[in-house]
Amino acid sequence: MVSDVIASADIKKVDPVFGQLSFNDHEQVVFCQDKDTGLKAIIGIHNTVLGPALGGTRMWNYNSEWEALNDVLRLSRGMTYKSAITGLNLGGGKAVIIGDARTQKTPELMKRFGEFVHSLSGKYITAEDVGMETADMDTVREVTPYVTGISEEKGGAGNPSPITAYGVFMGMKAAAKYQFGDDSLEDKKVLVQGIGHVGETLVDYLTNEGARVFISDINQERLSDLSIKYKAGIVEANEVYNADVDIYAPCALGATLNDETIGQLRAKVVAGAANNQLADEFRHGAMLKERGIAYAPDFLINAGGIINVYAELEGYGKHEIMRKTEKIYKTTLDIFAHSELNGCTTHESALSIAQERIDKRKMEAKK
Ligand SMILES: NC(=O)c1ccc[n+]([C@@H]2O[C@H](COP(=O)([O-])OP(=O)(O)OC[C@H]3O[C@@H](n4cnc5c(N)ncnc54)[C@H](O)[C@@H]3O)[C@@H](O)[C@H]2O)c1
Repeated sequence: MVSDVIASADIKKVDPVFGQLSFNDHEQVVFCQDKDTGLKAIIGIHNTVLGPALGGTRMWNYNSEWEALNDVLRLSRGMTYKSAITGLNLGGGKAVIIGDARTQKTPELMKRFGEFVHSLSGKYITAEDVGMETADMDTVREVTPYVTGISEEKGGAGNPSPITAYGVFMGMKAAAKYQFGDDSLEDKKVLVQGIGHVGETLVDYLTNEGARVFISDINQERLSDLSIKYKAGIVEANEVYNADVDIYAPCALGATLNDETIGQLRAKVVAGAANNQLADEFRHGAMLKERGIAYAPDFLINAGGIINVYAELEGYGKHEIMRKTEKIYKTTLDIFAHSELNGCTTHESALSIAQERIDKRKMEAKK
């Protein structure tokens, strides 16, 4: 769960306030506490050059405050690049609430959190992440307008996962086009690791396309149900990385591409929804490139969810959401071309194009 912009062991070596802010150029970090509700939250605002910092709130039982801080810094930075590469006028932010979402989350706590969000006057806009439901965002909406991911009944865009899956499907097709010369996934062997909200819809797209789908999950009941529903093969957890497949789609946890796994991979394409798939974004990106594996950057192809919530701010509908998400196909192809031209990894290409967009906007603002 927690890694990698600063390894958690190293984060303590950096000074606690401005050291943390400057490590990855964060603009602001807000610590929020309310004794009555038990709220302990950190809001990380990484960059607001392109627009307000939008990113979800994660509630997690962190082992330590350092771990929570590391997570919020890493995630908020990721949001800056995700929105920038997707062409959205949004900055990057994220929030974490320290605690167990199953036992410690109450409407009072969520409202108090919403009040802290409100105090930032729109500089940070929240949404759902791990440990949060649409209903929690509806509760936050009672005290602040600076929230997205609210229910359709309350005027929101609803569940983002199917849109995220569509974007991943588009990114995967583009990666297949680059690697195999054809974007059809018919008869391609695709392994989806994690068949949750995003993973299942992805399996559905793949099945309709005629791919040979394999699935893996720690939830055995779901695994067996979906295997029957989609006629998908099951791959045991310890066989995921050396499975004989063409495409590996990580849709569960981060950091599955690491020193141990990359050498085992037989897949020639990696394209999935999970955030922060590369345990070390530079070293492991390079390892994939050296092995000739086409990697579709996670923060680019899983942007469907943010496109969906952005619709709530901009007031556009489903048709435009799908159109914007479909563009992930072309952007992914552009990233492969850029990476080849510049001799860098696809992850570095996506980062540098996102950074260029931010720098350009900053220059324009100064004129
Ligand atoms: N939901 C979105 O719109 C969205 C947007 C962007 C990124 N993501 C990322 O995509 C991933 C999936 O999101 P989701 O909403 O489908 O989550 P989810 O919780 O609905 O599904 C995750 C699935 O992974 C399984 N899983 C957990 N640990 C596993 C392991 N070690 N091996 C195999 N399977 C395991 C779980 O049992 C579950 O079925 C997450 O990393 C999330 O951060 C999601």
